[in-house]
Amino acid sequence: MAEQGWRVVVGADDAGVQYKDALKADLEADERVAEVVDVGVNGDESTAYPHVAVEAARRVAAGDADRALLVCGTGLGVAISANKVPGVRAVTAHDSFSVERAVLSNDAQVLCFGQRVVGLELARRLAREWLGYRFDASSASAAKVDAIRGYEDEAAQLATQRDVDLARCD
Ligand SMILES: O=C(CO)[C@H](O)COP(=O)(O)O
Repeated sequence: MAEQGWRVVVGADDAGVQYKDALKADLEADERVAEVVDVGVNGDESTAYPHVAVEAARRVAAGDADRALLVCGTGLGVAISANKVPGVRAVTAHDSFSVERAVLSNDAQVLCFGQRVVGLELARRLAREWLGYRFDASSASAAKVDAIRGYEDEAAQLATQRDVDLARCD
């Protein structure tokens, strides 16, 4: 968390917009939150969930936000999409223990909810709890998160090598 409080991005598709708006209002009223940025959708807009999720995740990866809270119908599509952004760890969690471990075990910066899966009051409670957790880089979980980063680096290196090999073939 930044000294001044969490900087949080919120986003949703049309199946999650009501929850996103309610959670955004909660975040804006929370003294632990310094900034809330809404990447949509708003009103009757209908942008497919991958675009919203990747936009939010890129802001986290770039360091423009600490965390993102994303909502779609199930919470699954936004998580899958956000996880395509290097450096981002996104999870779908609809229970208190998973929300806690998403931060303390996995150092996940992105939490995803399904508006068609979880009740609004539970989602609001889970989002409040989420703000109370901070990953401990000196914990035993840190080496495991580093292992995730290692596989991500390996995949990036393989992709670079493949591009080099393809360029040689041209
Ligand atoms: O839940 C969703 C994706 O995981 C999304 O809100 C709806 O997707 P659809 O079932 O493909 O319309």
